[in-house]
This record gives sequence, structure tokens and C-alpha cells, in this order.
Amino acid sequence: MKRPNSIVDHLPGALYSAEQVRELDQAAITFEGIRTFELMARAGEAAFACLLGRWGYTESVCVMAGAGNNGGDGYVLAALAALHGMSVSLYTLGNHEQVSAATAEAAQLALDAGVIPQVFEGELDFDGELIVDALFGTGLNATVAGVYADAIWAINAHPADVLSLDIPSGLDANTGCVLGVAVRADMTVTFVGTKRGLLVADGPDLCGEIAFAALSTEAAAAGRLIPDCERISWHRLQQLGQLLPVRTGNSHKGHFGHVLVVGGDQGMVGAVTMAAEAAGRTGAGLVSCATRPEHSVAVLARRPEVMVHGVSSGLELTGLLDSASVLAVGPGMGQSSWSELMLQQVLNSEKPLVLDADGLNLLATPAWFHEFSERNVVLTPHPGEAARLLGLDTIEIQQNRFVAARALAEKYQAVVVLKGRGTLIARPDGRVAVCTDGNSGMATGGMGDVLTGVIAALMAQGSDAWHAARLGVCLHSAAADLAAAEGGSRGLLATDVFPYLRALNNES
Ligand SMILES: NC(=O)C1=CN([C@@H]2O[C@H](COP(=O)(O)OP(=O)(O)OC[C@H]3O[C@@H](n4cnc5c(N)ncnc54)[C@H](OP(=O)(O)O)[C@@H]3O)[C@@H](O)[C@H]2O)[C@H](O)CC1
Ligand SMILES: [K+]
Repeated sequence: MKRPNSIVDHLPGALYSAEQVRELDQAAITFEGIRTFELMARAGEAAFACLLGRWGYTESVCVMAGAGNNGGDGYVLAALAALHGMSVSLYTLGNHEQVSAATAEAAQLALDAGVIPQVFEGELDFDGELIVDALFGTGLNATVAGVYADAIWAINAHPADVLSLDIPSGLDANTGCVLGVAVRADMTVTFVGTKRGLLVADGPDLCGEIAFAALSTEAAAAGRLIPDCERISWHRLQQLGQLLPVRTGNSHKGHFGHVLVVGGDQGMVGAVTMAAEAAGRTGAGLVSCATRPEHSVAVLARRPEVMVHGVSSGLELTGLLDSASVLAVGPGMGQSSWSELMLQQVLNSEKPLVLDADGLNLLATPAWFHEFSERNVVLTPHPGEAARLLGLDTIEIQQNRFVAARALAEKYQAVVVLKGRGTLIARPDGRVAVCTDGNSGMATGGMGDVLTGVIAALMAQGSDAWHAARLGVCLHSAAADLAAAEGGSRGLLATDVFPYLRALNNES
């Protein structure tokens, strides 16, 4: 099935922080016994190869070089472009009298190749077809302002294509947040290790196509030594598909588990209906739903396959919990006394659990705090719910999603899915996975209810919380990508993903 092509297929699976990449850089220099300039030269060469690969021979190129080693990469590329007969303009920003030895050597290379640097003073006087962004890389350490901001605005306003070296300047390498203003690139070539910020928050929109250059096998070897608790990797469905539960001919519905969806307080029956249908479309053998008694007809009207139980007391729910293999709790659950009766029984149970929406909002209140250490549990907060669970505000969550996801997994001793651009899946031991599938059309009511049902169905078919969460997020997002590719992301509705969910569940 044709899937939107991805910017990440060829990237290595590991994602690094800026600090970790600096350690890998140092490992390369130490274990290969080379100078920093050698690594910089390799970076410039790799970047120039990407330029030729994407744009071919380019008549005129403009390099914008900052005063750090990212600028040094830019000088090397400028020299190579000039040596290939291209017309090269080079603007410098910052004090280039006090650059590192490596950058000074790279600057000399550019001079020797006939490139005459000019100080950028606010005007980008260039009418060529390609700008190379070598302003900031992993050394960005403050909000971009002044002449640097002018330069980035000028780059973004210019009609030329943009190649960013290592990371689009202005983008935080660790969080994917924009520090003031950032370059919007058509291509980013990242060195030594893929930075986390490229694949989350604003990163995916600003990077354009992402190319990767390892520069050193010693650096790659050092990356493999990073301990699990600091390990972050990215995934998309194409890699995780083999985790889909296998079906043999000699199967019956009992083999595929029984999901019980609990929720649907007054006026919110749609949420439980979508979660229940999602569980069925993801292959659960049986799907039941415990909701307000007055909602039973509405659920059955949409999905007669679902066994619906109108429950008014915790006692009525207890019997249903015993017969289920996985609980999917929270869709449309509300925070009424009825909701609390339901949640109390759910927390008293030991059954595997996916907890979402108002189930999380109740859990976030001090009286309801609960640790899940001995239980197969997935919490699926969006940033607002995550903020409540951590006692922070949403902006703080979004400013460092990796920190927030890890903190939640640690606090609740559960697998946590932090939804948003570059959904994160964290586990209590510190490991984090980034899902690179997904699109902006998913920011629509009901998508979370569907995800809850998807993850619960995978757990009902035998996946543990970590596998079900990673696979479920990628499955859900890949289905939304297919739905968006067909009809557009604007106006995408949660139930539009169902036919794609079923199809992806049956891809080998
Ligand atoms: N480390 C290596 O061996 C290699 C690195 N490579 C490339 O180098 C960059 C990292 O280089 P670095 O010098 O650490 O920093 P940057 O070039 O990213 O930053 C530029 C300088 O700008 C200053 N800075 C930071 N933030 C701001 C801001 N908001 N406004 C103005 N100026 C800012 C900062 O100076 P400070 O004195 O403020 O620290 C930086 O020095 C890496 O990304 C790679 O591209 C090679 O590729 C391989 C070898
Ligand atoms: K850059």
C-alpha cells in the first residue's frame, strides 16, 4: 500500500542530544587520532555531496556562516563549491576574528579557493538559487536575536532553496522548539548522530528532507555504548510491522483477547464507541463496553458487534472486569461521581490497562495518585493532561517533551505515550521511542479515543505495554497518514482512519 514517503527511512535508529553528539565528536577525534578540522572537513564534504545529490551543479550558492564550528562546516562547503566552479557568496555573522582553530583553517580554505567573505549587515544581496545555512548547529544556547534573527528572516523570505548544516539554525537540537526564529530548510544534513529535535515539535516542519552523515565509525561505536536509560530511538510502522500479532487459520476469538472499554459519561458516548470500534478494527477477539445505561442503544446502533453493559455502580463493573483481558479506560469518562466509581474499580483490578483522557485527569488529582509498577499499563496523555499529571503547565511540557515523558513514566511506573508532533513513548527505565508517522490532521476530537482502542487491542493479542504502545502509536499514525494522503489532513475525522487501520493490520 502506497504510503507517504518518509523523511527518515534512511536515518539510523538512535537519536541523540546535542551533548551526546559532542561526546561522539570527541570520541571520533580521540580514537581516530584526528584534529577537529578533519571532522569538520568531512562534514563540509558530506554536505557538499548532499548539495550535488539534491540540486546538482548549482551556478550560484550563498553560504551564511556563524562564528562557531557550524560556520566552519559552511566555510569547507564554500571552498568545495568554488573549486567546482560555482559562484559562491559568503556572509559571516559574529566575530570571525575569534573562531576556533578548526574554523580558522576552514576559513583559510575558502579564501584560498577565492571566496571573499563579507559581513552580513542586515541585507542579503543574493539572487542565486541556493542558500546554505551554517549559522548555528548544536551550539545554539539562547534565543536568536539581533543580526542573527535578521539573517534568518532574510533566508526564510528569500526565494532560493535552503540547505541547513547539522540542524536548521534557531531550532533547539534537544527539544525541537524554535528559539525565537529558525530557518525553514528544504534539506538538512545532520552529522555524526541524528539530533532528537529534528524529529519532534517544530523539527519535522523545519528540516525538510533529512540526510545523515556519520563522519566516523569511531563515533558510531561510541554511540552504541550509551546506556539504555539514556537511549532514545525513532520508529515508524514500516519497521515495527513485524510486531503485529500473527494469526493462524486454526484460531478462534478467544485467542485475540477481550477488550473492555470503560467510559462514556453523559453526552460522551461517541468516545467509547470509537475506542470500541478501534479495538475491533485492530483485531481484538471480543470488545465490550461499560457505559452509562442510557448509552447502550447508541453504541449498538453504530457497532452491533460490541457487547454493551449499562453500569451504574462499581459493583456492576467488577464482574465485567473479571471477564476482560485488557481494560481501555477514560474515553468520554467525565469526572462525575459515576466516573469515580468506575475508576476506583479499575485501579483495584490487576488487569492490563490503557488509561486515557478523563481517567488521567482524575488520576492527576492528589487523592487519586496511583503507581502501576507491577501492572502492564499504558497512559496516553496529550500535553494538557501531561501537565496536570506532573503539576506543570502545558508550555513547560512542550518545551521539553523528552523530559516530560520520562518524568511521567518514572512517576507512575507505567509506559507513557505523550501525544503531539513526534509522539513519544517512554518507559520507566528511561528508554524513549519517537514515532515519526503522523500529520497535523490528527489534532481532532476522537483521535485519542481511537488510539486507546488500538493499543488495548494489541495488548489483548499478547503484546506487552511497551510493544503495544510503540506499535499502536505507529499503526494509528500511519493509518491517519494514509487517510490524509487520500483526502487531505484538514477535515480528517477520527473515524476516517478505520478502513486504513484494518488494512495496515493485515499488511505482512
Ligand atoms: N564538535 C565537533 O567536533 C564538530 C562540530 N561540527 C559542527 O559544529 C557545530 C557545533 O559547533 P559549536 O561551535 O559548538 O557551536 P555552533 O557553531 O552551533 O554555534 C555557533 C556559535 O554561536 C554562539 N551562539 C549560540 N547561540 C547563540 C545565539 N542565540 N545568538 C548568538 N550567538 C549564539 C555560540 O557562542 P557562545 O560564545 O555564545 O557559546 C557558538 O559558538 C555542530 O553543529 C556541527 O555543525 C562539525 O560538523 C563536526 C565536528
Ligand atoms: K545550521
